[in-house]
Formats: sequence, structure tokens, C-alpha cells
Amino acid sequence: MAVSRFAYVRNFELPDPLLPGTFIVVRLDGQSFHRFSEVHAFAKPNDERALRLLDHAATDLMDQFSDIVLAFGESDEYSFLLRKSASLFNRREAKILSTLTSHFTASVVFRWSTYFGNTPLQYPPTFDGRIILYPSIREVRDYFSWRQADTHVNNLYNTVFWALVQQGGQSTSEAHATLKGTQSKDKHELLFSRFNINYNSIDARFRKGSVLVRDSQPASTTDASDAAPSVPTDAAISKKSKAKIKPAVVVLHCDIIKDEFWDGRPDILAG
Ligand SMILES: Nc1nc2c(ncn2[C@@H]2O[C@H](COP(=O)(O)OP(=O)(O)OP(=O)(O)O)[C@@H](O)[C@H]2O)c(=O)[nH]1
Ligand SMILES: [Mg+2]
Repeated sequence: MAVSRFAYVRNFELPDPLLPGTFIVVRLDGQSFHRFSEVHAFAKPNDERALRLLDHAATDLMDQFSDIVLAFGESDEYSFLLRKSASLFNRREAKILSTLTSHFTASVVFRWSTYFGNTPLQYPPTFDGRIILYPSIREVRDYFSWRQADTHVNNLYNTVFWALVQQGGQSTSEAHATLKGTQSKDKHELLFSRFNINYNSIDARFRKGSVLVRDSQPASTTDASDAAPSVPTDAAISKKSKAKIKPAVVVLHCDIIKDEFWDGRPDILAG
């Protein structure tokens, strides 16, 4: 068929390949989740249903795209690491970013009722996405350490903040004032002395975020024992994932900052 006189417009579509031989990190972040969490009455400071829902959506992504070798989630965000040699969509940036973002978002909506039961979804949640390329293992490891350090700092602050408000009877502005200028050790001390809470005994999911890898770890390293009864456990998600693709995706709540994590999984950064 002859090329139509309109076809030249195609030439305006420029190629957008990602640099070869670089690690690809895709970070998705809930848009205006401050509002979304209020409207859907998320528990404060952490809503386990919401966190498990995002873990499940991230597992869906890893099941679908084998180039994703690691994911880390906290709060309303998820980061995905694609291997250095990833050939997904010929490394076309817009294709990768738009497909991963919409797949993740669709999974969150698709699985909403599994985690939120009769609580209706009031409006469509949306996620923004970005791609960052890292040239070496050092930056990749520091990237994930950065996100997990963020989890720690935010969760410690939020845990003390909501203890002051919910158990201590302070207003939110009083709680902000109480915490102003405090160091990490002050917050630990305040939690323990006023509320008898040992921060280190709080659910590792909240303190460390979720780390998704493609291998089977001993059951003790997963965090399925204390799941809400009506909600699929990490182990159940992993089992389902195993049925579809091997090796299974598992949800861990471990220290990604430590050498042991990376030393024990050389395949993640192998290329
Ligand atoms: N109550 C509650 N709120 C949560 C939870 N997880 C995330 N959020 C909310 O989501 C926000 C996520 O932070 P941001 O991504 O910086 O804020 P945002 O409102 O999503 O804004 P943008 O990302 O810039 O669109 C938090 O500040 C909380 O308000 C949760 O488990 N419980
Ligand atoms: Mg957000």
C-alpha cells in the first residue's frame, strides 16, 4: 500500500532508548496519597492493608516482567530494579515507564477489594513514575539504602507523632512542637518512657519497608505470621506467584542497607 501523504508525521516520534549497560530503576509514587489515605480512612501511621495491597501489585509486576530483579516499597511508593542487560521493550523509555506505571496502578485497583473488603474505592488512585539510570553497583546499592533510610526516618517520626496524638492526647501542632529538634535517640526514648513502646519491636514491615526478590527464603525471614486474617499473607502471594513463574517472588522485611543482603544474592547485580 502506498504511503499516505500523512505518514510523514511519524517522523516526529523520536526514539528514546535508555543507555545500554546501565541499571534501570523505576520509581512509582502515589499521587496525592495524603488525600487518598484520608478519604479511605487509612490507619495512622501505617495501614497494613494498603501496604500489602502495594506489595501485591509489585509482585504482579515482577511476575509479568522478568527483567525486574528487585523491588522495594514503603508508604505510597515502589522502586523496581531492572537488570543491566534488560531488553524489555528494547529499552524504550516511554514504553517501559508508561507500561509499568499503568500495570501497577491497574493491579492496585484490581486487587483493592481483596485488601479493603467492603470499603469502596472512592476514586481512581494514580501513580507518577520516573526512571533513573545508574552506571554501577555502588549507586544501585546506595539508591536502595537511601529509600530504606527514608522509611526508617519517616516511620520513627510518624510512630512517635501519632503516639503523642492518639495516646498522649496532644493536638497535631503540639505533637509537631514536641518533636521539633529531637534526634533519633530522643524519639526512641520518648516512645519508651511515655508509651512503653520499644521501637525495635514494631512490625518490621513498618520499620524496614518491603523487599521483593526472586528466590525462596526460609519462612522465618518473611513476615506472614501476623497478617490480618482476611487478607492474603506474603506467603500466600508468594505461593500464587510460584505457580505462575519460577522462581517465586517473595516479600521480605529485611535490611537492604547491609552487605549480607547483597552478598547473599549476587544474581541481582550480576548483569
Ligand atoms: N494514614 C496513612 N497514610 C499513608 C500511609 N502510606 C502513605 N500515606 C500517606 O501518603 C503520603 C505519601 O507521601 P508523599 O508521596 O510525599 O505525599 P503525596 O500526598 O502522595 O504527594 P505527591 O506524591 O507529591 O503527589 C504520606 O504523607 C501519608 O499522608 C499509611 O499507611 N497510612
Ligand atoms: Mg505520593
